[in-house]
Amino acid sequence: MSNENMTTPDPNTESGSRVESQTSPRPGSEVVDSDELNRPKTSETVVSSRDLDVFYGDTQALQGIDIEIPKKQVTAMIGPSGCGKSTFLRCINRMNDLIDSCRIEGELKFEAKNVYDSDVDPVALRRRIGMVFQSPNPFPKTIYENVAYGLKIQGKTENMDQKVEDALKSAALWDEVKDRLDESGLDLSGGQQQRLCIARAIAVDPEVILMDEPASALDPVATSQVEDLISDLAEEYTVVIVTHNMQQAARISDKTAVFLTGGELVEFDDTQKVFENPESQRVEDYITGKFG
Ligand SMILES: Nc1ncnc2c1ncn2[C@@H]1O[C@H](COP(=O)(O)OP(=O)(O)OP(=O)(O)O)[C@@H](O)[C@H]1O
Repeated sequence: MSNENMTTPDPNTESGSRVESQTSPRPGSEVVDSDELNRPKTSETVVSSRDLDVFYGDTQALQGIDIEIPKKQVTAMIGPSGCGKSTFLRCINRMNDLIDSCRIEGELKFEAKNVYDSDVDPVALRRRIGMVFQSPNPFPKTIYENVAYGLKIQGKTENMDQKVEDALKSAALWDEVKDRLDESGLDLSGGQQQRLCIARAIAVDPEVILMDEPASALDPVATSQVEDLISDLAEEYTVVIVTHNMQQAARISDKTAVFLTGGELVEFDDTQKVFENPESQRVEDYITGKFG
C-alpha cells in the first residue's frame, strides 16, 4: 500500500457501521483453532499497550487498555458500535494523529518502542504497519500501478514486475488479473478491489496489517475469499482485524479482544476460549446476543 493511502483515512471507516444481528448457532460453534489454521502458536508479542487511554476532546473512547498482540497470528477486535475498536486499531499506526481532538495517554509499543515517542516518524511507522479499510479504495490507476505505487515511493524499483506479481499472488488475485494488469483497478469487482488493496498493502512488505472491517462491504463469496486470504496472510504477517461479525472473528482469528461500551477491553484470550467459555458474564451476554 502506498504511504499516501496508509496515511489517508477512508471516510468509510467512520460511517456505515452496524452491528450484525445475532444468528444461531452461537458464534463459538464456528471457532477454528490455530492448529486447524496451520499456524504455530507463538508467544512473541509484536504490539502491546499498557494503561492506554484515548480521548476525543473531553470524551474518553478507550480506558486503560492492556493488551499483547502476538506475532504472525490474527487478532480480532469485536464489540458493540462505539466501544472503541477502530480507535484502538488507529492508535497502532498513529492514524489518530490526523484527528485534532484525539489525545493519547499511556503506552503503546510496536516491538520494543513506544510508537508515541517524539522520535518516531509516523510515516515510517506506517510503512511497517499497513492498513486496509472497510471500503475498497484502489487508486484510479492500473492494477499494476496500484501495487507498484508504494514500492516506487520507497524507491524499491528493482525487480518491480516480480514484486507486483508476488504481492498479487499473496493476495490471491494474480490468476484473475495477470492478463489485465494494464486495466484500471476501479474496473475490478468489489472483492477483487479489496484484494488489490491488500496486495498494495503487502507489496511494501509491512510487518503488521491492520484491517478495519475489510469484508463488510463485500458479498458473501467475496467475503469468504477475503477471509481465506486473511488466514493465509498470518503465515507471514501479524494481522489485527476489527469486525462486527462475530462469526467471522470466530472463523479466522487466533485471539479475540472484546471491547464493551465505555471503551473497556473486557476480555482478551484465545478465540476458542472467548467464544466457548468466556471469563466475563458481560462477554457471554454479548456474544450470545443478549445485548449489543
Ligand atoms: N474523530 C472522532 N471525533 C470524535 N469522537 C470520535 C471520533 N472517532 C470516534 N469517536 C468516538 O469514540 C468512540 C469510539 O469510536 P470508535 O469508532 O473507535 O468505535 P468502534 O467500536 O470502532 O465503533 P463502530 O463499531 O461503530 O465502528 C465513539 O464514542 C465515537 O463516537
